[in-house]
Amino acid sequence: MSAIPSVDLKDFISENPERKSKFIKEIGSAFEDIGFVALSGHFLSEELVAQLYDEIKKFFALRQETKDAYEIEGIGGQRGYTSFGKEHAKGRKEGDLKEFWHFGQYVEDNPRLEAEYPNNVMVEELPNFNSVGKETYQMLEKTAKYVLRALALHLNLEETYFDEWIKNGNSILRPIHYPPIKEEPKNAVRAAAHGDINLITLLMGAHGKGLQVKNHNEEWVDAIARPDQLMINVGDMLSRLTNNKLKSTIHQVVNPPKELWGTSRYSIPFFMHPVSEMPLNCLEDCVTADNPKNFEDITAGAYLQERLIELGLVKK
Ligand SMILES: O=C(O)CCC(=O)C(=O)O
Ligand SMILES: [Fe+2]
Repeated sequence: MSAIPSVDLKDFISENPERKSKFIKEIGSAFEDIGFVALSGHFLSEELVAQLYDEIKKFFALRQETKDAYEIEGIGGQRGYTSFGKEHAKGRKEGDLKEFWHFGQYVEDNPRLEAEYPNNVMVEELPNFNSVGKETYQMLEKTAKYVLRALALHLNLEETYFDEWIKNGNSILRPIHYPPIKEEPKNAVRAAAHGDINLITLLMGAHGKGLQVKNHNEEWVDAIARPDQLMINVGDMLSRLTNNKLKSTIHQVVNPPKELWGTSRYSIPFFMHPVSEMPLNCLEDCVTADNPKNFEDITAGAYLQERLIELGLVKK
């Protein structure tokens, strides 16, 4: 049996109260325990996933000079291309063995947020790259909205508690390429152990093994989803908001065995962020005598800024 529980979003979306509460219970206990679930019944089609993988493989195969032209100074890698080795996990010197792309929010009806967020970067060499990225972004955002509704109910909040904070939120879709490994990496890994910054992360099936999750016994367990499932995990923002009731679990991407060094790995996480004004102050219900308040009050925007500095993406 897999260490990661499976849930079906169709249960939640069904108008059947038993199925709905079954889903809430299953995802709630998974997030209080291992912090990860494999989710089927979401809004992302296998065709769209295949198209996006196709586009990003073509993008990362472009000449380095071409890709470098899409690395924009001064925006902390929040849109467009980030080159190999630039990001490192919190507390590490060695850069991760990866390059990646960021698609950001497509703001609607909100000039203030349009001005706050950097523009998406258009790849000119690949005519379908941007539209496929946008569609995937929006399908994952829709999926995440329902997952957060279930979590709101699990936390005894209004079902739509998160809706106002995630509308036009600062989410990021991040296609990642882990290139073939050419020489013995000195201490560096594809993605060093870390917790995600955001509310929840939705990860579509990777092309290549390697993702591992740390369980309660400090053992690394493989996290592999079926092709029709998204792996979903709690990020640090949600764990802060819930005073650690929901667990942001440490995970990593290990280097492959030597016989597979010649192969690339690709993965595409979607990091669901709220708007920067959302307070991440611990919810009252989550602060108890047994679990006193663990975190200072902070907004999502201020917290994100702190974390981007720790990752080496933003200079102090
Ligand atoms: O590549 C993966 O499978 C996961 C990457 C990841 O954990 C991250 O980018 O935060
Ligand atoms: Fe992660």
